[in-house]
Amino acid sequence: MTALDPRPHPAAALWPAPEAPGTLDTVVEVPGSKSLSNRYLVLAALADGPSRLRAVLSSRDTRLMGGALETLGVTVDAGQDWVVSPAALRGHVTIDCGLAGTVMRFLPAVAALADGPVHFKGDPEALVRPMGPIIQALRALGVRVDEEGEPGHLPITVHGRGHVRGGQVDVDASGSSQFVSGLLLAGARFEQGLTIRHTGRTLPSLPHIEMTVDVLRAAGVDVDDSRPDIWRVAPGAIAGRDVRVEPDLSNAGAFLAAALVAGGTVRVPGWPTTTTQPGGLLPGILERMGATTRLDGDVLAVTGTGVVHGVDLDLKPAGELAPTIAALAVFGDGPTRLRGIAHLRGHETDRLAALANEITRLGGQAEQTADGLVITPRALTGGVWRTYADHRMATAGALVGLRVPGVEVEDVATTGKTLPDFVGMWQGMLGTRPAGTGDGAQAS
Ligand SMILES: O=C(O)C1=C[C@@H](OP(=O)(O)O)[C@@H](O)[C@H](O)C1
Ligand SMILES: C=C(OP(=O)(O)O)C(=O)O
Repeated sequence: MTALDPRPHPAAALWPAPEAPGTLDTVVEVPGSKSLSNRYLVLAALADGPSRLRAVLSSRDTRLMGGALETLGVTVDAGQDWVVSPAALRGHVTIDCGLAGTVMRFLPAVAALADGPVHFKGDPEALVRPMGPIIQALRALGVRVDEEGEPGHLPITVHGRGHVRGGQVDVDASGSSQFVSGLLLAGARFEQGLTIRHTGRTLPSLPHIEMTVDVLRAAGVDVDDSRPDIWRVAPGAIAGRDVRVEPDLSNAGAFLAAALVAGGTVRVPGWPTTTTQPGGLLPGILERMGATTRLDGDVLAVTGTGVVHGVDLDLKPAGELAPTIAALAVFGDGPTRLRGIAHLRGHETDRLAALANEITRLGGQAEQTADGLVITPRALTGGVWRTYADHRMATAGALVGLRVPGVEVEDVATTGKTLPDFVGMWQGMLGTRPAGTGDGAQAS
């Protein structure tokens, strides 16, 4: 595959977030799901034959995953479709995780199957994201893992020995569901399979674990998830597949939310009738916040009037929607309380602090709680919206800028983590895409 996208430039480039020119009436095509793309890629690499992945998201996170798998010896031909040919996994290599949670949490268990040490590094912001539970779980399974920085964080080296015995392991996944998903994805290739028991008090992002179970079963793996907080993957082959990736519903969120901020209708085609993506919860959430929604065939239409209702929401199953919902909440007709998302402190940045900071800096009111945020609407003024290398902070800033004149989003290129053409898509939605910039328009 081609070289990895460079890391978004952290320079002080400011993108003047466009104000909504009027009510919206538009269709937005959203590229493939990050979470599904990276799960399919991992399973394709561990499969017993080649896979063809259609409509894969091409973004920094998925190219990091594809690049990492190639480093391990797998062939990833990233064209219109991504064709993946598995191979024996090789060690004595380094994997760059960037800031991708799916790469840093999904690949250590895969690396344990390689024939030598696999070093994992990442962006500076990645070095504070929690890794302890996956390191401890691998050690409990007999895999040597060296921690080379702060304990419980990248960089690490996983000493692959070509095989893992498997069996049973406890993991505290209260900090991230990705600890469970990362062990499950490789578990079928362990000699005894794997039984994972979550020991923490709370478990975020359960739909993402259900997504992992779902893609494993679709690849022929026997998974038992009949007991709460326990998952059993039987040992066995993973089938190479020909699959189409659903659009990324969480990425669709900012565009759909724009209908509530600006008024009018935003339509997203390709909306699945059933899905394990947490973005599947968006229609219900947006309705509570004042939208009407309608699924016409596979086109989700969200219509807003410009009135946004404050809500009390437990976002534990869908924490990655929080920045979008928080940006909407600043325009509410009453306070919004977001609960169940303490683990967002370990996302791309401490998202609770970042959201509270930026809303407050524009004159709004937002306070952190033990497990979330309370946002009390106030009149906002323009200014710089900082993004902390976080793609969803950038899209949240764009939403705020739809109604607040003079919002400038710092480092909007950080959206390349999951949505490289965010600026072009946003301008397209508003009907303000400059002539000649077509698809692929990027902020400078
Ligand atoms: O497995 C996945 O693809 C993801 C799981 C979630 O992680 P957390 O459980 O850490 O929130 C989610 O927020 C992230 O964007 C993607
Ligand atoms: C938390 C997120 O990403 P990651 O996969 O890096 O954890 C996200 O995209 O909101």
